[in-house]
Amino acid sequence: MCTAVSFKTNSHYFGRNLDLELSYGEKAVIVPRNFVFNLRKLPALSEHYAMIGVAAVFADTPLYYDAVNEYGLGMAGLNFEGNAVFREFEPEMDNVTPFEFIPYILGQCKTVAEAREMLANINLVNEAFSPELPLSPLHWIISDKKESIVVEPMADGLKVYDDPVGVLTNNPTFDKQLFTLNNYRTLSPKTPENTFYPGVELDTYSRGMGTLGLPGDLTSSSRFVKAVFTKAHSVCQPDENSSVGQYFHILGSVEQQKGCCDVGNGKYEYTIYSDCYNTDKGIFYYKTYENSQITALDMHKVDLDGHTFTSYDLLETQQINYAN
Ligand SMILES: C[C@H](CCC(=O)NCCS(=O)(=O)O)[C@H]1CC[C@H]2[C@@H]3[C@H](O)C[C@@H]4C[C@H](O)CC[C@]4(C)[C@H]3C[C@H](O)[C@]12C
Repeated sequence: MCTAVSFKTNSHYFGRNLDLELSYGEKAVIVPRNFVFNLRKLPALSEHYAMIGVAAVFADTPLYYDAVNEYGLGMAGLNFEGNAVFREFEPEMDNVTPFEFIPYILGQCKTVAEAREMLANINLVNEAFSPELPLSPLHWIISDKKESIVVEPMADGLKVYDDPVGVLTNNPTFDKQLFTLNNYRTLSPKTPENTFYPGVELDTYSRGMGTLGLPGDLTSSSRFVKAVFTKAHSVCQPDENSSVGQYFHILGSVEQQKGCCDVGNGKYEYTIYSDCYNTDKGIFYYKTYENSQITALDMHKVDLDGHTFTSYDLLETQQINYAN
């Protein structure tokens, strides 16, 4: 399970929890403008926008999970098992493999509006990176400071939804996720009036009674509702430290602790990393399951006109500040 969130204070923030039971050795990777992305079905992308994000690197190729480009466009891939369909090659269309999709969009689009135009001619083609790395059943959220969309590869083509809440998790399809929110329209951060039985004394024995019924389980539809509610009512100072801190608290509302989601063979799905991009500044912040300290990387500190990418291991050792 995974959760991605777009969030605004003085800056725009974008990121996700990556929930899984295994790691592909993912790293933080900065790709400069002149790194050549060789595409399987289209001419190579040899000049493009620079990007920073989390990727597994195989055969000298960054395979991005989530990233942001130098113009503040963000994109993340989340599991969409049982729904995602990648199609046969279509000669009339721009055939992009799923593992090329993030750099293809972020390399060429500055905004969601531009991405939407490009999507109109994209066919996500059913070609895997390698036999060892088969096709991943994903759907994607694409966000800028103005809006978010969700892209779902279905049997009858790519569906593009407006995402008015700026959140994505996993199944079911995005239209159903949005519909589920109807069931929670009475929830509130405020203590509710007794409309259940006016005149009968019903005690407000606890704070937070307006949130009674807000799901707390780990299913993707419950995480969707919880993350949307938490984001919608989030209050924080607009400066960078408060915003980044608050962003991680929003993701924290749906994080997965090891042990709670048994996927068999002694393995548990858990939040491997949480990240938060300041998309205006090109700064990538992250925490890992093992290391609660926030680490930051600024894409503008490397030569963005270079030809080779720079990768950084995610820091996974706990950093404890002993105060005495
Ligand atoms: C599984 C990851 C998404 C996490 C997620 O949504 N979990 C929810 C699981 S569930 O619904 O609750 O079952 C996705 C996100 C990005 C994916 C990776 C990226 O697409 C990059 C390559 C692509 C290759 O085709 C496969 C390996 C891979 C390295 C992918 C492995 C895996 O599918 C990743 C890591």
